Amino acid sequence: MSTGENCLKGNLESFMQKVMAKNPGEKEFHQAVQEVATCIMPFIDKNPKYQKAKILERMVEAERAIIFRVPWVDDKGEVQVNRGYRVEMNSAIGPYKGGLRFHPTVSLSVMKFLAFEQVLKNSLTTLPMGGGKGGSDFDPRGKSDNEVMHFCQAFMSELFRHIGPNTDVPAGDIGVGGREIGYLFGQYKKLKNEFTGVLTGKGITWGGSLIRPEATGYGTVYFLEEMLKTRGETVEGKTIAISGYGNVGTYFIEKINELGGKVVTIGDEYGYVYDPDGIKGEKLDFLKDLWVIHRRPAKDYANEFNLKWVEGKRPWEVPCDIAVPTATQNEIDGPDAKNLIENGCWCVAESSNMPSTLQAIEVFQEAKILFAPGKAVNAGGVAVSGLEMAQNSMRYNWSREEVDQKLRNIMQNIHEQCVRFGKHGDYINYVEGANLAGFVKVADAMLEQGIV
Ligand SMILES: NC(=O)C1=CN([C@@H]2O[C@H](COP(=O)(O)OP(=O)(O)OC[C@H]3O[C@@H](n4cnc5c(N)ncnc54)[C@H](OP(=O)(O)O)[C@@H]3O)[C@@H](O)[C@H]2O)C=CC1
Ligand SMILES: O=C(O)CCC(=O)C(=O)O
Repeated sequence: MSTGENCLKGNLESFMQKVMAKNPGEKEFHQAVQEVATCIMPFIDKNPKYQKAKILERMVEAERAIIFRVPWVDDKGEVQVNRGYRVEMNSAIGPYKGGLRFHPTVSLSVMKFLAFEQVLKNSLTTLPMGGGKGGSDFDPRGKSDNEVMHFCQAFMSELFRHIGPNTDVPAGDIGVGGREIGYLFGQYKKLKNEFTGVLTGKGITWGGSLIRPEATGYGTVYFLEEMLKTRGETVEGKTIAISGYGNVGTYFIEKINELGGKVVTIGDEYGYVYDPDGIKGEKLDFLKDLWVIHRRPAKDYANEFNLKWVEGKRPWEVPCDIAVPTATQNEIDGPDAKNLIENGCWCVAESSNMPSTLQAIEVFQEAKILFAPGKAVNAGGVAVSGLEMAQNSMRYNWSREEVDQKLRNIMQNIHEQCVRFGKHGDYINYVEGANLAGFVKVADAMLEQGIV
């Protein structure tokens, strides 16, 4: 290692030590920052204007983080108390924008890592959106429709003070789909007495955009197509392993089927299903309802179609060409990554947020397989949210074809940015490409806006 490299390593270590000391115990947040800082610090070293203005130091500090009590009454008449969050991370290039997650694993650390990733992701879309994220430790599984509605109303009864169409525009994420956005929007409208585009992912008859439900899954496929093109390949005939089977997973499968690929697994936190013939036709129709409508476990899919259910394991042990995590953070660890490669996988496109541990990323990059991070691959969802905001401002709707074409263009453009910033000879380092391309736009806006 040269003196310069040693010095950079020292800078990164001391930067991370400060981040860890200021945000104790927030391991997901530390992980997200470390991945980004590793790519950005050599760039900052060559561009001292960012160092002088302490851009990275400011970017890892949320502009605002709101934590609130969410009391509500369940169907038995018992009082339940959950915790709500909204982390407004960065508004340099637009209003805070990012989803809401309802899941028992939600914590301040999870919210901060997601909000931090969102800043760079939203920048990559080229649309004017800052980054934020929110949610609650509320678990929608096993709750009645009535309970979900009461929870959403209680959650919005505090959140409404902090958001607005020009301030902060939440959307869905894990556990928050069209139904929850409806209840949240209804309560916001009642409290504020105004009909605005304060949330995205709305119903089509009340301000939603066509293709928003499909956008993350379809966008992932459009990005994947660009990755495969760099090796002269297409989706047709490829065997693909995925994990979650919610909003992102099901629309991903739909588009892959259209293009002649085959998805052979889905999974949840209890295990996975192996379906070697591919999830197609009536099986996909069944799957679409399984989690999104009924919040039922993946095992029910295996039982329904007499398929193999593998308890307590992840799908990354199945032979495949391509792996696409579509569930949650840290769902691929170092041994999973090695398994994938040993079984012939040569492309990993992250559709969930931060699904690979730092060790897994190292394994993929050392093996020089095609590997792209969530902030690039899954940006189609928030991109179409940005298009929903644009349509709301114009009080006008684009057709399905128009939105789909814009989504495809955005995903192709994100791929080009990754190549521009991440190409080293024949190898594209998509992690570096996405981080640098996302960073530069936000950093320049922060420089121009002064120390605020
Ligand atoms: N919706 C969107 O537009 C976007 C979503 N994403 C990311 O995509 C991923 C999936 O989101 P989405 O499809 O919207 O969410 P959904 O709630 O629709 O589906 C989530 C899926 O992941 C599974 N899951 C959740 N937690 C775990 C866990 N700990 N282990 C294994 N499986 C789990 C769920 O099953 P179960 O809970 O039964 O285990 C379910 O199948 C998330 O990482 C999200 O941040 C990224 C960009 C945009
Ligand atoms: O549509 C949005 O605003 C956010 C989607 C999201 O949560 C994400 O990109 O992770």
